[in-house]
Amino acid sequence: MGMGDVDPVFIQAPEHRPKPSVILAEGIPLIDLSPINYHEEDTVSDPYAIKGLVEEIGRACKEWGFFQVINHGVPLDKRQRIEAAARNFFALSLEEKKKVRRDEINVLGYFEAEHTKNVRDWKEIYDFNVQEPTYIPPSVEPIDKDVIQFKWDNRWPQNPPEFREVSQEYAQEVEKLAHKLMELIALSLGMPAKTFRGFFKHHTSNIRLNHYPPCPYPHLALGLGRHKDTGVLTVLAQDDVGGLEVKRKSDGEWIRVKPIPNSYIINVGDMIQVWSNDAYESVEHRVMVNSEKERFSIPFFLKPALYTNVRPLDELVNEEKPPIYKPINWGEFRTSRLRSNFVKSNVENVQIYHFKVAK
Ligand SMILES: O=C(O)CCC(=O)C(=O)O
Ligand SMILES: [Fe+2]
Repeated sequence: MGMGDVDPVFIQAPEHRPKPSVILAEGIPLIDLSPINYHEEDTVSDPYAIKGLVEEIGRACKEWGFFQVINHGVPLDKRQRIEAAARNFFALSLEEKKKVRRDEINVLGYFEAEHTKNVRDWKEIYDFNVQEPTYIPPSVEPIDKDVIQFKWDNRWPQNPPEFREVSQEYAQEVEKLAHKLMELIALSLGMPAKTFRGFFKHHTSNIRLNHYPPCPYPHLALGLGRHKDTGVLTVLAQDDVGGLEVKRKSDGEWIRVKPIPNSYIINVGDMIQVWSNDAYESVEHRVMVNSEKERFSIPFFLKPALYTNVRPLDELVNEEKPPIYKPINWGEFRTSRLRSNFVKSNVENVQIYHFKVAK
């Protein structure tokens, strides 16, 4: 196949192709986290400022499911180091990268053939888990024997040599930010700040390095097809190229997320939707590619322990608002989603609405 020839595996159905005109207008909310990232010498932060912040977060989660944060407390040099390592790793030969390629048993490492909703994405990725070793088993009960028992061992590449260290150092910092955000989210739902903390003792959070090379037919393919994040919360670093689009809840339009230097894009995942009994919804998003510039992004996906049964929180349900979802075992949910990521298949992968309580 010659350069520029259209490979049908990447082609989106017409209704899912990117539109030539991009709506930049009113973007996702921009939130300043200074009130919680006060300096060490201040003994208490201003409770009034926190109250305003909590309200802002609640509104953003409800209206958009997405927001950007600045003054977030993640040191810029740590971010720059992992960004450089990602760039150097993806610049290696395919042969070299395939030495750490994921397979159907160990799902971590490099992968260049990811499908989203059965269409191939124009990207290559590298995944690692933040907690090592990752706590297994997924359930205290014996689970479905057909379910493949995945291994969760990080596959660190030899090159670039600093890759492992910078990745792990960065992970520590974004993880802290993710927990601070979960406290603000808990407060915004009217619950104690530490409400969610217990679900993450043996967490299965991971970081993904995304590389979207230039694409000769950006009007037909997507870097990443429309999807919702399955985990709890995503903390995403994007570079200055742009391409992420969020489906606006008010009218279903795709809205481009403007790159802001040293900011993070935060979005609610499926598990917050379940815990909050649909108060906060996990929103669809996708990535456009372009024919000139490559793009890099680094999401951190906060995920609970595999044995967690996620169900609407007691504080958020009552007689008028009964639980919308049956309990979802995170280990089983995750496992069945992972399996579907490998292959083009004709069945839809598991979604949280499959767990809805019949009306
Ligand atoms: O590259 C991006 O901006 C978004 C990536 C994303 O949505 C994902 O990896 O789930
Ligand atoms: Fe995503």
